[in-house]
Amino acid sequence: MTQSISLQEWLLEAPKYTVFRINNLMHFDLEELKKYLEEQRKELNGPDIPKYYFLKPDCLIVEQWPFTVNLKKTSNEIIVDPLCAAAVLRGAHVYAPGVLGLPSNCVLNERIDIYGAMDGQCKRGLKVKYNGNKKYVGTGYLRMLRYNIFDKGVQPSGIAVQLLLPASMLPVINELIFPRGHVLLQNLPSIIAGWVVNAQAYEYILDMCAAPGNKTTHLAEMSRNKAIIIAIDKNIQKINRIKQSCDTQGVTCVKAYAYDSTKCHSDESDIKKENIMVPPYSSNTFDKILLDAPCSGLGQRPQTNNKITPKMLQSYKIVQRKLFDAAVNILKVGGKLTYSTCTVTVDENEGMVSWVLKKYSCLKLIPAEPLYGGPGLPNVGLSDTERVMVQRFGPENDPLRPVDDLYKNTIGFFIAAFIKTGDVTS
Ligand SMILES: C[S@@+](CC[C@H](N)C(=O)[O-])C[C@H]1O[C@@H](n2cnc3c(N)ncnc32)[C@H](O)[C@@H]1O
Repeated sequence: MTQSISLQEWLLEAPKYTVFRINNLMHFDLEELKKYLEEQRKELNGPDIPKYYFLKPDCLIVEQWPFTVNLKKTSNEIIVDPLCAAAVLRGAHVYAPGVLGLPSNCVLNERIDIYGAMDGQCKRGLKVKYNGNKKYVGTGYLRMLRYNIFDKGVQPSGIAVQLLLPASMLPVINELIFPRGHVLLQNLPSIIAGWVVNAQAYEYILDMCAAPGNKTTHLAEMSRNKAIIIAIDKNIQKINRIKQSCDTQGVTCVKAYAYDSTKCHSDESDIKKENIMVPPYSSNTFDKILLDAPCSGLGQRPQTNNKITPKMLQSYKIVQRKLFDAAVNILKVGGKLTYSTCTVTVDENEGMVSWVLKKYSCLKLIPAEPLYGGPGLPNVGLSDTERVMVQRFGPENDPLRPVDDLYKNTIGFFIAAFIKTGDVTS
C-alpha cells in the first residue's frame, strides 16, 4: 500500500514515467524507441534500458532508468527558470529562453550541471554562480555559449543544454525521435479523458476548449477520422496550432473555430448560417461534448513556483459555470458531456459537479469510465455514490477505490461525465 504524502510534497515531484500517445492513423515502430534508449544506455554505462509497455494500443508508458547513475558533479553550472527546471525533470532539453544564468568561462560541448532558481530571485543574464535557493535538476552538454543566449538583443531559440540525465532518472525522450505526427507526449490523465469521451464514428462531437488540440486529435484518431469533430478555442492563434497538429497527425475530421464557447449556444432564428458547423449552435446539437475547462492548472508536476493569486483562483469557477451553461443546452438529450480539469482545487472539481447537479436536473452523473483515478474527495458536496463515479488524480488513498501506483505517479487531474436525460428546464 502506498504511503500517504501531502499534496504539497506530491506536487513537488515529477511523475515517475513518460507517456506517449500513439497515433493509430499512422504506423508506429517500437524499434525506434528501443534503438534510441539503447544509445542512451551506452552513454550512461548501465546494464538495461528502461521498461516500456502499452497500457492500451494508443498509450505507451516508458519508465525511469532501472539503475542508479552517479554522475560526478561538474564545476560548470547553468541556472534555469522554474518552468524550464520542471521540464528538465520530465526529461526535456534546456531551451535558450529558459536560461537565467551562465558564467562566461563555460566551454561549448562540455558537461554542465543544471540548476533551477527556485526563489524567483535570479536575474536573467547572471554571469557568476548563483548563490540563491537553487535545486539540481540534471546534467547535460552545453550547446550554446553565453553570447548566443544573452548578448544578441533578440529572444534566443534552440537547445542551450542537451540533457544527458535529469535528477528524476527519466530517460531523455521526446516526440522528435519518431517521425512527425506519429506520437505525442501527453500526461496520462489527459489520455484517459479521451478514453472517457470514447469518440465513435459518425458522432457529432464538440471540443469546447480545444487548444492546443491534444485531446481533439486523440478523439479524431480514436474514431479513425470518422467522427465529425468541432474544436473551439477563444484564441485565434491557438486555432492555427490545432489545424497544424491535425495536418501533421493525418487528422481530417476536425473543423476548428475561434469563438467564445460561453456564447456558443443560441436558438435565435434570425442567425442564418450557411454552414451549420460554425458556432453558435442550437439546442440539442451534439452527441458528445468535451469540456476540458480553462482552470487554475494546479495539478502540474513538478510544481516549483506558482504565481496564482486568490483572485485568479476565484475567477475560474465563474467561466467554468458559463461554459457548462452553454454545453448543457447544445448537448442532445441522451448525449454525453465529459468535464475535465488539470487542477486539484475542490471548487473547480467536486464543487463544480455538485453545482451542476443542483442546477441541472436534466444532467445525470455517470461513471467516468474507464475509472483509473481515485474517487472524488469526501465532504465537499458529493455523496459516496457520486464520489466513485468521478476520477481524481492525486496523492490521496481512499478506501472507496484504491488506485494503482501508476495513476498516482501522474499529474493532478479531475474527470467527471454526465448524460443528458431531458430538455433543459431552468
Ligand atoms: C486546459 S486548456 C485546453 C487543453 C486542450 N483541451 C488540450 O487537451 O490540448 C483550456 C483552453 O481553453 C481556452 N479557453 C478559455 N476560455 C475560453 C472560452 N471562453 N471559450 C473557448 N475557449 C476558451 C484557452 O484558450 C485554453 O486553450
